Amino acid sequence: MSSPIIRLDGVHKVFGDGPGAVRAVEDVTLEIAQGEIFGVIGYSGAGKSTLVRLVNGLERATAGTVVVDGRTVSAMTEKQLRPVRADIGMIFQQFNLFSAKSVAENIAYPLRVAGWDKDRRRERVAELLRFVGLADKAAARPAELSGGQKQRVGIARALASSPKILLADESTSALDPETTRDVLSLLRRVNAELGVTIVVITHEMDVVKYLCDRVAVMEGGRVVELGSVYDVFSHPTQEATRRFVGTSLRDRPTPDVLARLAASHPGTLVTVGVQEDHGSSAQIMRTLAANAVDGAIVYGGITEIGERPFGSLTLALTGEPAAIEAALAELRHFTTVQEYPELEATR
Ligand SMILES: Nc1ncnc2c1ncn2[C@@H]1O[C@H](COP(=O)(O)OP(=O)(O)OP(=O)(O)O)[C@@H](O)[C@H]1O
Repeated sequence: MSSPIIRLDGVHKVFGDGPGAVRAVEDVTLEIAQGEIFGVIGYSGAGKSTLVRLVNGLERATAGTVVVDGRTVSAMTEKQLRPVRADIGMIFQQFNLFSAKSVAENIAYPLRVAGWDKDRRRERVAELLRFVGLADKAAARPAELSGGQKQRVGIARALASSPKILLADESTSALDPETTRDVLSLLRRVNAELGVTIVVITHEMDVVKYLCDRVAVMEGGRVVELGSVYDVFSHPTQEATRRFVGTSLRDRPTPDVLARLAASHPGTLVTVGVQEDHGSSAQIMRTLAANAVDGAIVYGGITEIGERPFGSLTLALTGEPAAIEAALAELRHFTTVQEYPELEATR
């Protein structure tokens, strides 16, 4: 990993005190590399927003240190924080645009505050409008724009003073799936073409899957899982992570679907993991054939995470019981196998 641009060390944030105190962030230690797209995922109240607000100094850590680009923000005064904040752009779920100002004026606003003269502002705004694909909307008011266009304006405004870091707090949660894709691909360009480090807060695993290099899963203020997106998808160690992964992949049958499959297919139902290095679908099928077991694919899905295949296949296995046992034992050597004894009991 290249040198970290954000480093949190033993960070706690407690709101209030006494019995009513809320431990919003508890003992978080993590590093985010320069140029990385880092996801923070968790359910509502997990502490994601607070964690990110600690990075730009909008919240002060109760304990621990927060270092951004070599500067210890957790120990800074408001005045000292100002230049640090200029290096950090932020976008929001509700866009937070000025409704009475034009698109161009919205984007120019931070530059005006920073004291840029009119000509430089105009030039920079034109450049940003081109970058986000809204060159023809400079004079429009936010109310005349779609949700996706509003978020593009939000991104242009956040990038106005060329920050090194962009914090995106549920930036696509108010958008439909197609518009979400557009905004996420714009964020990818912001990262790839401008080299901006991006921290994405979300409750949607699809956003993490599409956009992020690494992800932290938060629960009850703690980071309960941290790793590359592929590793977290393929080997979730926490129940919360498994639920997030399940909502994104939708490759595993629900109990209802399983019951229907069991009623309409002969054989033993199993769900077998498909991954790049172990458990390719070809390897799974070869193993079944070598044991004289027939495997009909009855459910499943394989997707790409970071350009690597991942998912599962649910198979209805038919053959001699001993042969099925042997095939499953062999499959277990290289991939995950989920059996459904509860279904067998009802047959
Ligand atoms: N200013 C505050 N004062 C008191 N409690 C707060 C404050 N800000 C956040 N909290 C509490 O801290 C906890 C974490 O909140 P936070 O907003 O960081 O979670 P989140 O994961 O971002 O959730 P959401 O997705 O709903 O925004 C919650 O219990 C919340 O009520």
